[in-house]
Amino acid sequence: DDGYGLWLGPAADTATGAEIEVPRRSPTIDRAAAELRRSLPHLPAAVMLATSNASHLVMLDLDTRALGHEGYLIREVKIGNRPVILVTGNSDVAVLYGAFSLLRHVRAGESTAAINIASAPAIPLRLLNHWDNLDGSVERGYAGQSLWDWWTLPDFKDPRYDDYARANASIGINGTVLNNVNAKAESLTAPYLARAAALADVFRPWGIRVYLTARFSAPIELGGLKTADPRDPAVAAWWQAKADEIYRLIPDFGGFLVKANSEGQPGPRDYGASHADGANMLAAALRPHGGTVLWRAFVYADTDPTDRAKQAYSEFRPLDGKFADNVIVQVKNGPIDFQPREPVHPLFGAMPRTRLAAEFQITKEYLGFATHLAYLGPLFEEALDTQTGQARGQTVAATLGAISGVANIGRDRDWAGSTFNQANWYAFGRLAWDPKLSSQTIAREWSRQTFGNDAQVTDTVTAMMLRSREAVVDYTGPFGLAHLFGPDHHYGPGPWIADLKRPEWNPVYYHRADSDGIGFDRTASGSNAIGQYAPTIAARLARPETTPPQFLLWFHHLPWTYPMPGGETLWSAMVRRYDHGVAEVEAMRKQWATLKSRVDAERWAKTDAYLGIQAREARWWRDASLTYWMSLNHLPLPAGSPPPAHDLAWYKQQRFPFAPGAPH
Ligand SMILES: CO[C@H]1[C@H](O)[C@@H](O)[C@H](O)O[C@@H]1C(=O)O
Repeated sequence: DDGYGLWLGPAADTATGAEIEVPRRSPTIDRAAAELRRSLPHLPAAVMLATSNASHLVMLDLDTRALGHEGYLIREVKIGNRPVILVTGNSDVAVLYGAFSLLRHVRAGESTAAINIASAPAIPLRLLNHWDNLDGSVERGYAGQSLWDWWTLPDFKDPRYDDYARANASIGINGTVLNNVNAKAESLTAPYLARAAALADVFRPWGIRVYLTARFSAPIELGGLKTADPRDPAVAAWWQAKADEIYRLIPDFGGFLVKANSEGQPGPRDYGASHADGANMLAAALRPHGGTVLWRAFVYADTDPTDRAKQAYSEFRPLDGKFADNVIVQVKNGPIDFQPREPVHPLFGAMPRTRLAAEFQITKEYLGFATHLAYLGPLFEEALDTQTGQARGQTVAATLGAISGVANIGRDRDWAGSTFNQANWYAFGRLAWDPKLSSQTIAREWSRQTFGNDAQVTDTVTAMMLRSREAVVDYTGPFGLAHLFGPDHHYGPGPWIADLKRPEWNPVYYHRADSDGIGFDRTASGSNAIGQYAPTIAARLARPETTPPQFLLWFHHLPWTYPMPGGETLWSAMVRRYDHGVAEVEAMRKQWATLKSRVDAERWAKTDAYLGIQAREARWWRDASLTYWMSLNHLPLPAGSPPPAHDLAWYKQQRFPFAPGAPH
């Protein structure tokens, strides 16, 4: 095999300017070359893009085994007498990833002299999950309508699909689930499969595979069967035929993502079968074609009425070892639901005989939608770096066979609802490729590529980004408080809400505050959720003094007067954090103001306006929360803390700004 390759000459050097082709080309290598030509019109030197088996490379005697299928190598070599920047890897998509890496390197102003970069992804499947509905709406999406125009597909392939794939390939995303986990069976009918196939054709040269969600009851809804029981041979046969049909249209189809027996979705438990029975039946249908089932562990059923945080573990941990090897159990990063901060899910590291995926939200359902600036790099990094305690030195990242990010992408001109939200898409991809990267490095890298290399801009933008997520934690719920959001919208505060049907829909379920104290006792004297963590971790969480302060009230119910390290009471420390959250947003506004002449007017103005909204709403969060806590504890605000602008009754009347009749 001669491999694939292409030689690009530096534009400045006419003698070498011509492109020399190695014997075979591929659509992927052509795209890699086009990216370099487009973004680096003045190539720093001659560049050769070639797979490692190209005959031109044989004499270089490179050892590329450690690169695997997708890893790349960028190195200055001599070919003949000529210095060449070689971008290579063991597949054409690896070369594409290498080309994007070279681009990042050059665009950041780094030298290519003696360049030598080797990199391979740590996690094999790096996926976006779109919660896009077939009617064009996006569940928890804040960037406009779905990017997929089901109306004009498959005839019209909007150029944005190609740009979407370019953006994803540039950060190493290699799969995308097109539709919502709250699935409609219709997405598996022939007209939708043809549309999915059209998207797959666009994405394929970029190394991106298409996945679909599968509604578990589809054999009934589409196939006219009486049951969807996974143990029924007719059901299995229906899925096998469906899989065969899909693979005829999409030969590299990635597989199914399934939300089963969760929030009203059908599943195997409807028939007394287990999650493993359901997942394995689908896996058998995909196996002959090489597909994968991603089976979500986001369940909060009746398995453990004492604590929602325990339910997924209670249900899935006993199934370890029972899943087929082409099943991946997809676990949200924390045990509840994408809060601004959660401890990691206890399933990580606890299912050693099962392949696991971590699911993060890139869209900011609980962090201010598109408006609030919250850079999620630190949130992703914190979870990925957490020690599971299950094996020596094992981090969450080390347990993963896949990683999924719930996309924040829509048809808005800026793709993600704001410029800074793009950084979350970017950071997700970069960390999925290399979980050891720091969120700070990624923030700087993103800033330089987004706003250019002006050092003042880079420093200021990075500083803003790095304080932003913690600010949201502080004004929505410090010290491990969680889920205090108005339950219908998840945008503004509603910690007082107590009248919804299911207990765990009510914010009061999560904070458990009364006149004496606040927090959820998850120790042995309470729900004992800490018992789901490895013994060394559980031992630390058993006592408030050894619990990391950011998780204090997640695991403990404490008196308002509980003495915090440093001597102040819990109450006064809480108020200080709320005030700090508000102050941090004001600080971001001031920082952004200094960049007015250094950032283009359009992006500057939108960000400035959004920071203004965020500042107002951070105060709303703080004041609404504090008036409510004070209605329970009857404590005064510590000296120096500004009094809330309104009384509790006023905050209770506020509606989400866009709700009908909202007094905004
Ligand atoms: C897709 O449904 C979502 C739901 O909108 C969301 O509020 C909750 O966070 O999680 C669900 C899930 O992850 O399945």
